[in-house]
Amino acid sequence: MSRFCPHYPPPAARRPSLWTMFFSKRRSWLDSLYARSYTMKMGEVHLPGADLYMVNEPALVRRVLVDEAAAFPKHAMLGDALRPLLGDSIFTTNGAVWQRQRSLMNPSFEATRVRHVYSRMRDAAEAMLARLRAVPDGSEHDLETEMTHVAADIILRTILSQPLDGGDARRIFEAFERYQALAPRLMLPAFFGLRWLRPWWQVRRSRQAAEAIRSLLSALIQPRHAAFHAARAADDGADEGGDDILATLLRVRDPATGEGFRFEELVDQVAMLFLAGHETSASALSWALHLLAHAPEVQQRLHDEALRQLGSGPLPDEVGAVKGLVLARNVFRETLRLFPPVGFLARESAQACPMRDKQLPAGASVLVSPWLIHRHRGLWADPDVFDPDRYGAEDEPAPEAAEAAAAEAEGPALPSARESLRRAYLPFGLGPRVCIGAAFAWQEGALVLAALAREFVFEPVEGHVPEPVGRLTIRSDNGIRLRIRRRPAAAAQEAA
Ligand code: HEM
Repeated sequence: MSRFCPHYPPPAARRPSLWTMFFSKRRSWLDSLYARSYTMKMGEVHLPGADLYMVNEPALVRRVLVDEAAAFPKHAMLGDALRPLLGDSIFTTNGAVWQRQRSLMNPSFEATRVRHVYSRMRDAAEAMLARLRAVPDGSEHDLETEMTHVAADIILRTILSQPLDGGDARRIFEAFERYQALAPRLMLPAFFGLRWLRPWWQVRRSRQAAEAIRSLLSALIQPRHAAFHAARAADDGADEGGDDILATLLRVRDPATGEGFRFEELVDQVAMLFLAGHETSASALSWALHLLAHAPEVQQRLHDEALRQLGSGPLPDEVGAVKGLVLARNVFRETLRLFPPVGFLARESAQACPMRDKQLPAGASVLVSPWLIHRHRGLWADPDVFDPDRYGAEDEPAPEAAEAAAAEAEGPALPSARESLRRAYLPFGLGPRVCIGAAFAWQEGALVLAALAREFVFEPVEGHVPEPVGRLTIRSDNGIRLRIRRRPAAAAQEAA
């Protein structure tokens, strides 16, 4: 069992002043958390133009995200910050517009479709293995860049049937890196009702980065869109063909109006799927490798499982092999707990309403933070420890380690891991706005981690401690550098 506690910004003893939060903590919202953030049920911050409430208690979280979701729509600030990149995509819209988009997109993400795209994920995973086999054995390597590459490759192959070649990859990564770095600086003033404080040159740089990403994607979508409509106009029974996600988005029709997505809408949705689908997975996979590097015993067991399930040759053609990757899924699950890529979910109250002993005004910001809830001292046992075994095998009873630990400490009884998982685990959100790509991400996470552990060993680099920063997703400020070694069996096999 691993006892590794990964580093994260140590919470201040007391809440930082608003001045400190606003002017010196803008690099990352993680820096403005303080000790009580990890124990409170609900917190609040008030400014002349803004009221912010942070909700940690599971019953309140359910109320905001599930039971009264319509009364707590997505925060306007999200649309504001992401519109240059994502247009009016499903991630940021509300009400009837969102409902139409969600029902048009659901068919592309049904479980059968996700299994159907497995072979594309496998091809991208094979390409990743080939890149890493070329890295000198025992050398240091930036795995965050590699995980971003493989996640972007997977999503482009599944949406557009396009592998990510080096040139496009670099241009998209660079543009997104610029966008990502500016996002918290531009979001924070919007949150506090101070949009006018956003420096114009940063707003311009962010727009330029967004335009660069959108124009690369538009160039890939345009010929497919034209071919699809030409085939329909000719009415010759020919289909545009293809079985990727773009093909399903081109075909889908609103049952009420018979209308599909317009070209601009398609670009919005594809940009959103590209970003929501690769940035989150890249973050999770990178942190998973960091955690595994510090838990060699878990890494060894993952290697054994991967060999058993995937064999020692090329990655299997059939998705069935991924189902047996129980430990790989638990490692991914535990990584998503410790480093949830989407660290907070932002909503606003549509009307005034009571919550606990507070009266929320209409338009108040209501934040639910998977980061805080997953590390909450009252909701999880050993919240900062990386322990993928806490969940047990999926078909076994859950281990009761959490209760035992609590009894030993003679503190208040903490819930079992299974109970915490049910009440206080939301890396993919909850309710009607729950992540549409969750099944996709589980399949991808288990496959990529198992493929890596089968063939390589990852070890920490002395003196390098990844520094988590909260931007659009939770990333490392200084990359995730690891020493990478070939497993002797893998090296021998290649030599033969
Ligand atoms: C580890 C990987 C992922 C994580 C942790 C993650 C997390 C999330 C979270 C927390 C939300 C809800 C945000 C909110 O309620 O404010 C969300 C929404 C969404 N995600 Fe993911 N996601 C992941 C992968 C993906 C993938 C692979 C795709 C697509 C291929 C995707 C597409 C979406 C979309 C379209 C939404 C918006 C759904 C809606 O509002 O109706 N995500 N994701």
